Amino acid sequence: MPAAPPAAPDTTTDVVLVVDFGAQYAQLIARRVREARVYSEIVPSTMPVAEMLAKNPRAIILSGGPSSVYAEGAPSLDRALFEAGVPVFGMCYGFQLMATTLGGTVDDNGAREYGRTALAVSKAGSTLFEGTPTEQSVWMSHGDACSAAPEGFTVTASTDVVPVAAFENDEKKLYGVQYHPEVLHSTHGQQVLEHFLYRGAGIEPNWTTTNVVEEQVAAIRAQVGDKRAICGLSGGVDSAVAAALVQKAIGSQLTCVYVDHGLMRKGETEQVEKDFVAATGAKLVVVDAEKRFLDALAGVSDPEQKRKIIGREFIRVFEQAQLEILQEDGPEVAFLVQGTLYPDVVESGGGTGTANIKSHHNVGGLPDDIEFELVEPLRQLFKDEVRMVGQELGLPEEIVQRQPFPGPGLGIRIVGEVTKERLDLLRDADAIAREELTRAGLDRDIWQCPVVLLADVRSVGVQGDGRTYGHPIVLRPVSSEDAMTADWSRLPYETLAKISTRITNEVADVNRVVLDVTSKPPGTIEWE
Ligand SMILES: Nc1ncnc2c1ncn2[C@@H]1O[C@H](COP(=O)(O)OP(=O)(O)OP(=O)(O)O)[C@@H](O)[C@H]1O
Ligand SMILES: O=c1[nH]c(=O)c2[nH+]cn([C@@H]3O[C@H](COP(=O)(O)O)[C@@H](O)[C@H]3O)c2[nH]1
Ligand SMILES: NC(=O)CC[C@H](N)C(=O)O
Ligand SMILES: [Mg+2]
Repeated sequence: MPAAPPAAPDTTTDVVLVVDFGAQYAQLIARRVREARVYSEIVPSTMPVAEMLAKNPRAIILSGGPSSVYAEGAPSLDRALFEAGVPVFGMCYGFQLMATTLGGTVDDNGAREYGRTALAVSKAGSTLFEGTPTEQSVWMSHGDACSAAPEGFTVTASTDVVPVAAFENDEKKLYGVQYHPEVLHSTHGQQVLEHFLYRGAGIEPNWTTTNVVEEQVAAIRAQVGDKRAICGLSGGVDSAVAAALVQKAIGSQLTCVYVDHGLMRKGETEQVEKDFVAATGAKLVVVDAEKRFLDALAGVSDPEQKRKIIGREFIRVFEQAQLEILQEDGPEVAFLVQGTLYPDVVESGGGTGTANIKSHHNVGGLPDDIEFELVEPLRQLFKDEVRMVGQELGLPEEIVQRQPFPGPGLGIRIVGEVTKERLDLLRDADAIAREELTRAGLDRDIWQCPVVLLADVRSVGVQGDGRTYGHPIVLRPVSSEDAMTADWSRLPYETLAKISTRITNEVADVNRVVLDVTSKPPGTIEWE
């Protein structure tokens, strides 16, 4: 039977729910709440209110969204949510929905605002705005506006075009703002959010990564019991942290499995064996699966097809490893631990109404017939939060600060068919780029630097007075906070020049090196 999609075990008491109405920023809201040291999780707006309340949330935040509250079929909420005594904070669409549900007025009255807007606070000492300036810069993105607050609410801020830009009802503990306090451009946004959490909802800010460790260890013990688990270990941060958490929870019931699928970079396998085992003492099985992956990928150029094949083959290799482990005495191996993070889930279309951008091998790329039950203790977190958990667990800096490398590896960095020959060529070019970036001391400045081979593109060059007709290599250095958005890194020209010269000199068949200067969006970090 296929395993049900895993829900993160709910062991927290002080959870704040972020109800997602298809917002651009739902994950950012959840993250800002955690930055305020309060645990938060995102739930879809289609979840019945009774189910939301059954999670015993200490507070609920309603996100923005693309719909108009008065449009037919627009997402709505049962009024019971506002009558349950749970503090609620609405932002943009969530604010408009609170207004209309409770008897206020929202319409398309031409009061559009997009981007930076001056907010005038009319009630300086209010729950939300205490200690913030009466004139502050906020980020708006709306076409509809609230012209009358519901009864019992005090209007606490306005703008030049919107008379009701914030309202508060301390008695019912209901609050709302038309703008987006969660984005950095709203200068006092974090303070306003914290005021809601601490003053409005009375929550103590005591959630830390120590809580994550304790809660996840308890949840993993409860989930796995006395059975055994394997963990896909890649040498990356996420799986190292996931493995360390599970190791802490169930000790020798865990075996780590590193899959050498032939799509890794130079020296990677040796490094995993050395670093990870040395740091944690975990049991590690290394599987050489190069032939299996390359055979399965032969003739395939379509990125999504590659991702699905790679996701499937990973699981087949884990199943084989399971059979081997079963030859030793002991209980069933029923669980597969993966270092899946929140962005992997969102990009695979696993958020609420979010589009499938690309199927991450460990989420959207999983085959339907997977029999393992998944253990994914990091599924709600962002990378920098995972790094903090890793530090908390005492993992060494070399692991915690490593740049990300995607599970499908160089397979999604060859635009065109993946062959052994092309992989070897790309491995050489990648090793040169990494060596020069490290030498220039740039590793901590960039998030990661994919090196991409345009295998189906050729261009004319001249080398040693002769004509060449070779392939271009693309350098894609980016800076990012959480991989959801990214900018291209402004690397020093000398470093770029050195990388370019060395790649064209040392890697046969490459006669051109180009730099990708696209942010995300519109590009993604990887090319496929
Ligand atoms: N070569 C591999 N062998 C075994 N498992 C792997 C391999 N590559 C990826 N995985 C599994 O897939 C998960 C997702 O991969 P991903 O690259 O996002 O995470 P990571 O490698 O752990 O960290 P990072 O994002 O820093 O590279 C990993 O956490 C791991 O469980
Ligand atoms: O384990 C992974 N499996 C995948 O299928 C995958 N696809 C992209 N990535 C990594 O995710 C981050 C965002 O990448 P994109 O901007 O290309 O979507 C970047 O850090 C990418 O390297 C993956 N990691
Ligand atoms: N960002 C939002 O939540 C926008 C809400 C609504 N769609 C509007 O345009 O007013
Ligand atoms: Mg990785």
